[in-house]
Amino acid sequence: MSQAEGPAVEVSEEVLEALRGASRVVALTGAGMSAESGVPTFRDAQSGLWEQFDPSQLATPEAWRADPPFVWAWYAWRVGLVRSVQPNPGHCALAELADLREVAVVTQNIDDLHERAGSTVLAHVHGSLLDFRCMDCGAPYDGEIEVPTEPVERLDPPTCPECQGDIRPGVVWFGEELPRAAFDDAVAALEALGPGDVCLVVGTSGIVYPAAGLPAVALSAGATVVEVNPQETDVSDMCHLHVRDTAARVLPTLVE
Ligand SMILES: CC(C)NC(=O)[C@H](Cc1c[nH]c2ccccc12)NC(=O)[C@H](CCCC/N=C(/NCCC(=O)O)S[C@H]1O[C@H](COP(=O)(O)OP(=O)(O)OC[C@H]2O[C@@H](n3cnc4c(N)ncnc43)[C@H](O)[C@@H]2O)[C@@H](O)[C@H]1O)NC(=O)OCc1ccccc1
Repeated sequence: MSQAEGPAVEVSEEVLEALRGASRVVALTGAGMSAESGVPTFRDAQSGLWEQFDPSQLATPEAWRADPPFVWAWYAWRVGLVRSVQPNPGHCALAELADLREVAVVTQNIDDLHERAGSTVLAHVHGSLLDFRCMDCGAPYDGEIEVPTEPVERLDPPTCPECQGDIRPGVVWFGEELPRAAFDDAVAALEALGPGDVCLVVGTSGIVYPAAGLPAVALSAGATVVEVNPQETDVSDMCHLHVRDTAARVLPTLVE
């Protein structure tokens, strides 16, 4: 695995030892995991999406009902952005780690970069940007979608061939319930961890619930919880060990 750009990556012997001894690893990933691929996070100063866009106007069922073309345009732009980027060395490292240990990836991310890096994702707890369904009858939609290269104000969502309803992105909006099966699978994988196993908490601010409660499940299961994040977060105190550096720089050093 290529050496990361910039200053040497400092990963403590404790963290390396914890990974070496682990038979099972659950990786909980957030927007920071895809940041070095060029997918903006939500809350990072300046570059975060919620710095530029108002989540209540874009990521809620109410926003959709009020103005579907306005919301669809934003998600179609994000589809274009995700299609234009590549997995980073962090995504690739997690895929490689799965050849050495039992690794389950649980992600809040709606992109497909883990899968494109070769990982089998156990749960997309906030849905997927590349899954579409009818807002009215719920029928899955796999037709072509128009993808703007630049953010556009409005774009008509496709029409459902079954009921002529509007097609919506398969993501979980604020105020919407998480996909039950995915969330249950995530909790079950964390509860199955034990002493000697590891939960990696990578690139999440730990602000959005119920996903932000997942590290606590690993903690009470007795696993070693390791945070990989350049910043302190709302879940840092649920983690035993912290690596204050980026996903693409740190995760490759854990593959041994
Ligand atoms: C804002 C927050 C307070 N609000 C919530 O949590 C709400 C309300 C709520 C529920 N329970 C609560 C309890 C307390 C308080 C509030 C609530 N939760 C909900 O609404 C959830 C739904 C939440 C899901 C919303 N959808 C998203 N995304 C999809 C859409 C879209 O993407 O457009 S959430 C969105 O933000 C989430 C969190 O963001 P992060 O991934 O953590 O990213 P962030 O930018 O915040 O942080 C990035 C981090 O990475 C670090 N970083 C940066 N670069 C790097 C790098 N290179 N390497 C490593 N790390 C890096 C940074 O330092 C930073 O720490 C992501 O998951 C992302 O998916 N639904 C629900 O509760 O439904 C109920 C219900 C129950 C039954 C029946 C009906 C209803």
